[in-house]
Amino acid sequence: MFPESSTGYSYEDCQSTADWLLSQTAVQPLVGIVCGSGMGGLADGLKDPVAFNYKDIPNFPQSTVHGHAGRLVFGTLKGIPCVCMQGRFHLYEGYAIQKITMPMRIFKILGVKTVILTNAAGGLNQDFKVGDIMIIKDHLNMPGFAGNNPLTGPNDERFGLRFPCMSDAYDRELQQLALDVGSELGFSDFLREGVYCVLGGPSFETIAECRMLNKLGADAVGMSTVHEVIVARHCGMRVFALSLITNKAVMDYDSEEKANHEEVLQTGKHRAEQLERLVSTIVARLEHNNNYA
Ligand SMILES: O=P(O)(O)O[C@@H]1C[C@H](O)[C@@H](CO)O1
Ligand code: HPA
Repeated sequence: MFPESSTGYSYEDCQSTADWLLSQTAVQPLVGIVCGSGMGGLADGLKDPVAFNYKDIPNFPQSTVHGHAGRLVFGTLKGIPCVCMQGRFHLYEGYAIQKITMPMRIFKILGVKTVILTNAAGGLNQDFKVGDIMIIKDHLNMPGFAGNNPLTGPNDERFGLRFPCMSDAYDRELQQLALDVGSELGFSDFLREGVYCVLGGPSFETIAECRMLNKLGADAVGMSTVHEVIVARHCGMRVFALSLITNKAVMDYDSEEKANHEEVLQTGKHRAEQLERLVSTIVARLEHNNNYA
């Protein structure tokens, strides 16, 4: 059941995209950041930015979702060279799973060591509130259960092993660093840890689905990140990921609440400043410990 070659990119395709980018900017990024829905402001914090519209980058897919600008921004965050995706790709946009994850391989070839991913997610854990930031400690890959995994197809050993381990997908030292930084910044009241579950979207979940996912151990549900994490880990980058709980998943038939994308973007705006401080302080600490970057 291997995909046709048109669904993915070869090592040489990724190399030529990375070479093109490196020929246009002097920044050699050590950290790659992916902005979730409504969190594109993370990229605005980069100093001396050099930005490329996705449409101008050879081989790059295009962003089609409101709240995902579709720009790749290079620059420095607290002195650390970074590259930031202001907009990511989702399965529901109709791209093959190998395409939506291709930027992780570009990051790797560019020299990125640590990837920081953010997303908007619905809170399943009843203790979570809208506006909480959840440090992802593990995931449930629902499309993966159905055979839709970004590593499906021939394996190129130049990227990584045929059967990569995922029990250490989310770097534990970076999770601890985030907790420490969050506490120093006074964010402990809204900083949580939990398991993120990815679904294909674009429809939001039914009540029965939310109840089921919560029983299975998921604390938050969304439509991204996990595929990128798998590809980033496959090629040996360290991964740290955060969910912003933008809405409470509806778990009760008496509830009047309805999940909607506008609420997701609104919550992103409310927490934007704290999210940016958390991420930039984590990045700054990577500098002080070469194990992190
Ligand atoms: O890119 P993320 O995962 O932050 O986007 C979430 C999932 C859907 O794309 C959208 C739903 O509002 O936000
Ligand atoms: N479900 C799925 N994806 C989401 C949600 C949600 O409730 N909120 C933000 N992204």
